[in-house]
Amino acid sequence: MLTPAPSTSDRAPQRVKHPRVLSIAGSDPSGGAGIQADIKSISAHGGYAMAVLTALTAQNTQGVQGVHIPPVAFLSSQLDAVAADISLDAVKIGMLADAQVMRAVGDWLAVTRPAVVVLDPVMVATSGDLLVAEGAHEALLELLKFTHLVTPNLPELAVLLNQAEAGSWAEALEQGQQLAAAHEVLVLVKGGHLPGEECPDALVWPDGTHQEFRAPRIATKNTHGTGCSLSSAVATLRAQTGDWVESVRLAKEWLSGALVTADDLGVGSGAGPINHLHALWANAPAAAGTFSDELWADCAPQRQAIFELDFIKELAAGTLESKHFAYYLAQDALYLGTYSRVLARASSLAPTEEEQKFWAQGAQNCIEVEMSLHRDWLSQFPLESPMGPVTKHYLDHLQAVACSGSYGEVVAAVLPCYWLYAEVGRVLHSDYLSYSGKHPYGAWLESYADEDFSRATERAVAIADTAARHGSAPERERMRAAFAHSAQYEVDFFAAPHRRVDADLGARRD
Ligand SMILES: Nc1ncnc2c1ncn2[C@@H]1O[C@H](COP(=O)(O)OP(=O)(O)O)[C@@H](O)[C@H]1O
Ligand SMILES: Cc1ncc(COP(=O)(O)OP(=O)(O)O)c(N)n1
Repeated sequence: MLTPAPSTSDRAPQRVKHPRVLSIAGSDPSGGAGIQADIKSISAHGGYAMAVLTALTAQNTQGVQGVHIPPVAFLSSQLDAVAADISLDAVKIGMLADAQVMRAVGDWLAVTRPAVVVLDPVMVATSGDLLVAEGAHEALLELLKFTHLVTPNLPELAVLLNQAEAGSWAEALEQGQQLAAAHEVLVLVKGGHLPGEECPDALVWPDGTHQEFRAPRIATKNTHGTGCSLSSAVATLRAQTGDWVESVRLAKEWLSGALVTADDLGVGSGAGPINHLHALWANAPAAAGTFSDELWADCAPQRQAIFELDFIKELAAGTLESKHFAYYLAQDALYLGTYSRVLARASSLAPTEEEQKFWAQGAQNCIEVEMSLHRDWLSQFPLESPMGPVTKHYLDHLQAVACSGSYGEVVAAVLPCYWLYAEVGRVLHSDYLSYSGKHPYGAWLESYADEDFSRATERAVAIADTAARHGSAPERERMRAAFAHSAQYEVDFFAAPHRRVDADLGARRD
């Protein structure tokens, strides 16, 4: 016996830090969609993930080769076992392969009545393979009685309404309104299947009102499992925030990050998975054995040498003479003008639109920093300083790689400027925070804690790893050499103010 429909208005928000989220879905052994994607997505959002399997697929990034549906009685046993022991903060429902499975899940929902139920009415995989028995959508519609949010893509929305697929965003919204009104359910209309530079989504309420969420379309073929991952993320976030709008906003933002970094994974030759754990990995030390790990280990002597330089020690202590600081600033401004052009070269060689944009943005930032160096800093420390030998050698090296090197080599050559500068910034900024009194270079040291720059550095490191993975062994060796030269020039660059200024004053030899 089915109980009455849940209200689609938000219940009293239940905020749970680590919600216990159950996914009822099919298995994708390649890990990109289904239960596997749900577990990653729930975990990425801080939820405790549980999984009841409705079906096993034989599937990879190229398509679905087979579907096996275990006995439905055993599905009910799995559901009962979980519910008998564990309080469920949210349930996400994915692939339900046929009407019998749908009815078993409906019977369980009728008794269990979880506080949050998100139904992704999975019907077809990205590859075009059918994941549900023909005609079973009537039974799927029955489940809307127990659903708080349903998240169809455009083909699924059309099937649920028995209409032709929407060809525009306006038609999609109109269909979302019909479904929401007919079943008194909140609908997330997803625009991923429409053409265009944007991927809009919208929450549509049964009264016809809606809230849109806009995001740029990310140029990647690796979109396998976006629907599964988004619905699990929303279920988890709803249990945490108590608010559907905020949950979709956060989930979509997270999904964009997972799509932007999807190409880094290099999984399969078809439509690969998104990068569910991108935020976690960005903050974790690079996984053992990556190319960037090796680069970082290789430049340990340079990192040590930088922190032993008078320039760095005096800058940290606030005792650096202004003539040395002025020389450094002047050389930095000269350096950035050309470094920006080398980043533009990386942009022109980039294999994906996202990387192309990343380097182009880096090139633009350099010009802006160069201008602000002149405007805000060099005006306070006037010094006539032509390009010094270290600056020239460093730039000659970068330009040579930019002229004749591969994309991977250019990325490796520009990387130390990001990475070592970010490391110096991290250490100097944390020293500065424990400095008592007024630091003469306080404003400069404060600028070191720029989160955008540290995010850009993480991205540059990840791009270098991807380029290394795709490159041949000889190319990786050339990348290593380009990186090593630049790392040494970074040391020389910080050493140059004392060597050059004092040499010019006759106090030391260069
Ligand atoms: N290339 C893309 N760039 C950005 N967002 C995307 C992209 N492709 C899909 N999305 C988003 O992924 C989610 C799932 O979308 P959609 O492809 O419509 O559904 P499904 O994965 O169920 O087929 C939506 O939030 C959609 O906007
Ligand atoms: C086992 C399994 N479940 C669901 C899907 C479809 O995944 P979804 O995220 O809806 O779709 P795409 O983003 O891959 O279109 C699947 N393939 N396997």
